[in-house]
Amino acid sequence: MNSLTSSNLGYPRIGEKREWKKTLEAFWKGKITEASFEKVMKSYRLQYLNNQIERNLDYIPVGDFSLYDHVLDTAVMFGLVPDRFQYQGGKVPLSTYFAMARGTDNAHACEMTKWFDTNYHYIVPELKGLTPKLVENKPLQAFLEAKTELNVIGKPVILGPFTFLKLSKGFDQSEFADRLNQLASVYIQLLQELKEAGATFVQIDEPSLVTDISEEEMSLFTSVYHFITDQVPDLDIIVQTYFEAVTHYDAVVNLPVKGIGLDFVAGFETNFAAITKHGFPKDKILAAGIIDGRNIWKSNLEEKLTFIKELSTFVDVERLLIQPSSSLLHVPVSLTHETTLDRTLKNALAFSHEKLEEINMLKKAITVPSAEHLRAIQAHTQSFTELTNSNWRKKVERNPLATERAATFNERHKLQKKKWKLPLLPTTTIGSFPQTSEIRQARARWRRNELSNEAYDALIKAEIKKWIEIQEKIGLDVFVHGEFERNDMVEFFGEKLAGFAFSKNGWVQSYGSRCVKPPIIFGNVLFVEPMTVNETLYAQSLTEKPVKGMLTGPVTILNWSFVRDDIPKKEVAFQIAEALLKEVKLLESAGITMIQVDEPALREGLPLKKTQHNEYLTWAVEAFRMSTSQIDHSTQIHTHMCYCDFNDIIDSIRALDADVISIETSRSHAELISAFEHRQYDKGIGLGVYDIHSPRIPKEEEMVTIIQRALTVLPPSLFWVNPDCGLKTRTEQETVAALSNMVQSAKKARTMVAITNS
Ligand SMILES: Nc1nc2c(c(=O)[nH]1)N[C@@H](CNc1ccc(C(=O)N[C@@H](CCC(=O)N[C@@H](CCC(=O)N[C@@H](CCC(=O)O)C(=O)O)C(=O)O)C(=O)O)cc1)CN2
Ligand code: MET
Ligand SMILES: [Zn+2]
Repeated sequence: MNSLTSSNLGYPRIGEKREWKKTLEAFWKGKITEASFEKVMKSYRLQYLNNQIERNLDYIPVGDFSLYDHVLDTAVMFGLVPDRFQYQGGKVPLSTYFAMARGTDNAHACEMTKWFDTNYHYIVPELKGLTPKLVENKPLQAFLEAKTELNVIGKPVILGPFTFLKLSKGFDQSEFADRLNQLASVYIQLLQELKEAGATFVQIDEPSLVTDISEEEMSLFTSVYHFITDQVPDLDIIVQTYFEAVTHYDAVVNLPVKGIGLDFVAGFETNFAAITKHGFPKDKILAAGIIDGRNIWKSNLEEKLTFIKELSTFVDVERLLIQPSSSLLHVPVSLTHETTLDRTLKNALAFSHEKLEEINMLKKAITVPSAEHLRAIQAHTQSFTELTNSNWRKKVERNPLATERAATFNERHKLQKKKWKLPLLPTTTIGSFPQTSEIRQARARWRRNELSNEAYDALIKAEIKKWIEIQEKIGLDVFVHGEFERNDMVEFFGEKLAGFAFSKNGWVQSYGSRCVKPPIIFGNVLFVEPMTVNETLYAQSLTEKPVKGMLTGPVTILNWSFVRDDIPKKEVAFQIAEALLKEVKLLESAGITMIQVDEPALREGLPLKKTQHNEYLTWAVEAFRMSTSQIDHSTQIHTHMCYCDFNDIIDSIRALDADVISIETSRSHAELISAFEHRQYDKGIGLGVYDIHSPRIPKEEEMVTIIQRALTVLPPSLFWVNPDCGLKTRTEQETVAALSNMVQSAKKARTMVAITNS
């Protein structure tokens, strides 16, 4: 066999040491000028290309780099800027670009939501009243830059028109076809310009093809691609899918384009069954995603080699591209800086660079099947199986746990009402208060043993005390301790539990400049020691107001970790749930009887295909209930979710049987209200009344309006007033100002409710 081609779909933006993040934040703070910002960002872009060139890839993506988010990039290059940003036409200024992402005093930010089933968030394009026009050809600029500076013919990566429109809002579904055609014309211009500049091969991402799209939508898709390719012949387009198997295999592989990209990791079974059954068109390229772009385990390259050989019975190797299953945006950059991981574990890991090296190894083993290359493949596989065979993964027995509370919600509600005597529309926050750079730096010093346990604890306590006082002053009804001791709501719990490991530098972009370092679940999860009791009790000792205990739920810990893949996810979730129940009981017996168990990632883990929803939701709800059922009737369980598309999972939210749920709504308020219009929610509920992702201070009247609108569909007796999410990313000044306004708005709303009720 010969001439197998290797490719990549997208490279992480944040940089090996999060330099991209740091540069962005420095620019926002006004510490560097726009010119030097652009210059530094360009140097990163080129460095990232070089990192891929070094790893011998045949097709290197260009245009995947972004200054914030690639969906926002797409909207902006088409001039799709909502009116409130007062865009004047032409190339969208950088200030407007960031205003859309982050909001300004005068204009609220665009909505942000989850990118498919990942923890990456994109900016939702708002198309109301707007027509697309190519105001800046970003992929072309990226292509020319790579060509001029590095002499590389890159593979431009473009978010496709269908997926772009699917992810957008601000239009009626009846306009979908017309809007798609409008967009197609702009894509044609974009592609033509690329072709004229010498691009030969273009990747158009259409991940929406793996969601449950109808036959009708699929034929619309096909006709749009006919339209585009008729206008831009001689340009080799790959329609790229990822995150699952395509829904209409036959139609997809017969699209009038040069190649089709399929995910043979997440969508392995279905995609492979389809290719086996229907074959693959003889004249097309198959871009096969065979290295997992979503998890951090090494690949079993012996199996991958066998798989490539199997694929080659359907597609000539000359027309086969091997690549990661998705963009590498979702995994950390490189293992180079991991100097403290256990050797067996480290040997079982592959981050982006190592994944690209795996692709290179496979390519060599296929094109030059020498003994040396095959030995390398064998050694690679062996170092991986050392972990899978290790004692860490011995089976443990779980205890059977109750999944039902002994009293109904109504019974509990009465008891809890009596216990706390909260005012109508009680005010609270979601858990975290500002994580200042001072705290983060102290934590970093403490970790390097430059700061003693005592000094670090004292600092955390001082911060808790300060914020208890602030909460008193603002007049909130239910307090939190502020989560200052936590680096991240998932990593923190991982560090306290058994079965987790931590990279030093395994960062992944979550939104904008914000990154997470997902812990690695390599073995069985077990409770080791109390995790939150000390800080919570300390906070409670300082106030008469109730302090909510604050835990991260089992499904969220699972979904925001890199999870072991030798047992079903459900088993891991149940192990975490059992450990969390121990913590819940410890808090309860210590007298903390309002306990929030956050599940912001419950919705994110929802499978992309409806047929798999039920199975997931059943075990996800069960895991949450395992950790929150074996408790007293009067213990009040809160939960919290953000960026929720609630319509499709509202029954499961109800089934969690939490006494109070707080959810994000402020960037998508109207949609959420309408969700509740049709489906009564009959447990405690707090709808976020302001957007915490934006530095903008919400006005009292705005929040009063939001509360009033919410009260048209939800009963005042069950309604809570809170921000959208935790406040760790905000400054003290922003937080105090916003919460003060929020408390005032709740007071005003209370009097209005009293008037209407009298
Ligand atoms: N896992 C997870 N996913 C989530 C969320 C979340 O909270 N966690 N929230 C939603 C939104 N996503 C978010 C993701 C990240 C952050 C966030 O604040 N990230 C921080 C990093 C948090 C962290 O782990 N910090 C560590 C390490 C911080 C660090 O870099 N320390 C420096 C010094 C820091 C400084 O000078 O400021 C050092 O070690 O040198 C710590 O506090 O210990 C950031 O990017 O800035 C917020 C929201 C959805 N998904
Ligand atoms: C992403 S949900 C965050 C919940 C957490 N309790 C916090 O306030 O930060
Ligand atoms: Zn949240």
